[in-house]
Amino acid sequence: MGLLDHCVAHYPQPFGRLMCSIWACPFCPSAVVDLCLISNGRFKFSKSFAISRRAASSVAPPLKLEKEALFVPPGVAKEEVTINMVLPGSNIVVGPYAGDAQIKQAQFVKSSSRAKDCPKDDRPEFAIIGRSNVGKSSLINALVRQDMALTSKKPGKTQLINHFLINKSWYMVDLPGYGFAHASESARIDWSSFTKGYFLNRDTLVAVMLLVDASIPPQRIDLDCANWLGRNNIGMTFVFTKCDKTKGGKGTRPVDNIRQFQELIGKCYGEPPPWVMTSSVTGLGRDELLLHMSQLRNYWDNEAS
Ligand SMILES: Nc1nc2c(ncn2[C@@H]2O[C@H](COP(=O)(O)OP(=O)(O)OP(=O)(O)O)[C@@H](O)[C@H]2O)c(=O)[nH]1
Ligand SMILES: [Mg+2]
Repeated sequence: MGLLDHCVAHYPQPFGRLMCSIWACPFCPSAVVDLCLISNGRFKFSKSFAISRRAASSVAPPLKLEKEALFVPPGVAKEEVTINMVLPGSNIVVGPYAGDAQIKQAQFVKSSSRAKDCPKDDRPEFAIIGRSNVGKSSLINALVRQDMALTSKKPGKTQLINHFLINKSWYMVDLPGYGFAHASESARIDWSSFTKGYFLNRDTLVAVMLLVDASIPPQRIDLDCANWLGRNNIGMTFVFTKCDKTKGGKGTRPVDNIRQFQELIGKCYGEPPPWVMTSSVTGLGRDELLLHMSQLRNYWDNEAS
């Protein structure tokens, strides 16, 4: 099965968010339309029906996503995965650990300049990282639905490790961006020493959300960062940002950039890492990412207890 990207459409309704994705198999004459309703971060219902592949292709070109490319979470056997279990606009399968993903409360806790100054409680946390200006702070604001993290058009806005407490039970962590071309040599070295120290010593880190700008072709520095995290056994999810930016010349459409990035990264992993398409402007991928984070968090909680 392959997912025809951009067929993932979002229709906000008073009772939740209706999403439509279109799937097509290269060898089948028909494609499957999958409608699903997400309310308060939970699946309410999902309905599938078939249309002709021609009709589906007229909507969008195929993004090759084989079943082998899916991220299958703990508690799910690959053989039992069905289309309805895959979050739209992602390769993420929803498993039994997915729970209440709604954010009811969010507050800034503290900024730290060193890993050892970070909060010392046992709450699980997710680190949001990526190149300067990729949209880390904007994504956090979109997820919590308030302007909590400072954003800027100028790269290099976030300079410290910022902890945000969510529902009084877990943290989202906004980190300085890497690869800021105009940063001084010493600032760049500082980034690697203090954020690398954070990743290697943070026992409560559930996973890293590695943000990748989908509006530009793959960048070496993102691949290097992913490889470094992989080598250090730090679980990561690729969060493609700015998927609303569809303008641009050949090779700069988000779908092309995402496909190229996956081809480059795919060779490095035995099991495919999870990825999801997002936009902080349209809210694309918001509920999906929160649901995915809930299943990672609940599994982590389960393992830790
Ligand atoms: N079109 C579009 N623009 C975005 C999106 N996310 C962020 N931006 C814009 O990108 C710029 C940078 O966003 P930030 O959230 O400050 O980026 P950051 O990664 O936190 O940057 P640093 O803190 O400097 O590392 C801002 O002008 C945002 O408005 C998105 O999904 N779509
Ligand atoms: Mg920032």
